[in-house]
Amino acid sequence: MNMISTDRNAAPVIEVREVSRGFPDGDGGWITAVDRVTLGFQSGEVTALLGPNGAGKTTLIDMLLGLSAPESGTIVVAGTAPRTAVREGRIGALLQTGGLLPDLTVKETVRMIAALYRDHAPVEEVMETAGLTDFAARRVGKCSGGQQQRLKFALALLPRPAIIVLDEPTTGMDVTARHEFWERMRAQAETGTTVIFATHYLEEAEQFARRTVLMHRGRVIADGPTAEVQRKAGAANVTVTWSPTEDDLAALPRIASAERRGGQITFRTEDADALARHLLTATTAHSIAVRPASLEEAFMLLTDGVRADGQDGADGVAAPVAPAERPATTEGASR
Ligand SMILES: Nc1ncnc2c1ncn2[C@@H]1O[C@H](COP(=O)(O)OP(=O)(O)OP(=O)(O)O)[C@@H](O)[C@H]1O
Repeated sequence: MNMISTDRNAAPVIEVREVSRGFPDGDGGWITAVDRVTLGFQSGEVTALLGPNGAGKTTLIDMLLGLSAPESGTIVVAGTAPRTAVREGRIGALLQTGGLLPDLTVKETVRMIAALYRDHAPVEEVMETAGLTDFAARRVGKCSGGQQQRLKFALALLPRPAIIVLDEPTTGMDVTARHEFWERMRAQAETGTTVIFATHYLEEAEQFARRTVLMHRGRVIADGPTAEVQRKAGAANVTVTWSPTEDDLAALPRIASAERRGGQITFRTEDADALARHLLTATTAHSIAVRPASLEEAFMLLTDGVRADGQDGADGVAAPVAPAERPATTEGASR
């Protein structure tokens, strides 16, 4: 993937410092939706905000856009308050909710919103970039969910924002539309636009974002290069052709689980190198294949590392859980 490189030493284009925000739970209690989150986003960086339902992604995004204010902590966007940055067109958004007028055509909608900006990108250009040209004359109410998302994307591009924030942008799109959407977004990122997107789709983070911020119960539990978030979960799958005895298995280093299928056996391990070395030098195992854990597997391991009280005890970065502590199943990792 050919992404713009970012300078980690430059001042972040968005700075989130110790931000918290809660809501009444309707039962006399209080839900802390975002809990002391500190994050910086560099110019030109593409970041996935990944987390299950209720993790706090939308609440955080709403605050980045000045739609709601932190209860405590500060947010600076492009050197100014979020609301000012939005007003000045420095940050554009594609939100989960937000009304489009069903009786206007696609092109009328883009023209109407363009008229609200003193300076905006040419209407034809954003329609082309967002892929609206084929259905420009269609009424918004007759557009599919994916087409409406593309329209919202076009509207977000109008002020030529340096930062684009997308809250689950591919909801309602089929696989083809999703793929096409990300191709367009990737092209946009390659022009140097900072992109922050919330997603439940682990493969979207894996394929598109160089950086992944993993949220769970309002907190950031992992943050780093997407590949590193996977590595933090410390898991890889090692498959070999082998018929081990019980003694062979007992001698293996650092195995989390083993699954036999035909003449092959697949191990889940936190140290693929050590296991591979042992298998190839000290056993008769052969035809080895090592596959890193998918982000989904990493996600499950990392979110399981947070205790029920939300504390992970490691400065916001959950340590991988020891194999014996891992529950057999998890929920809420994906839809
Ligand atoms: N306006 C609100 N009033 C009351 N509770 C709210 C409100 N907005 C969010 N919450 C609660 O805050 C928590 C975080 O919600 P949020 O929508 O930010 O999570 P999310 O990660 O975006 O989830 P999803 O992926 O389902 O959109 C949830 O428990 C949610 O019920």
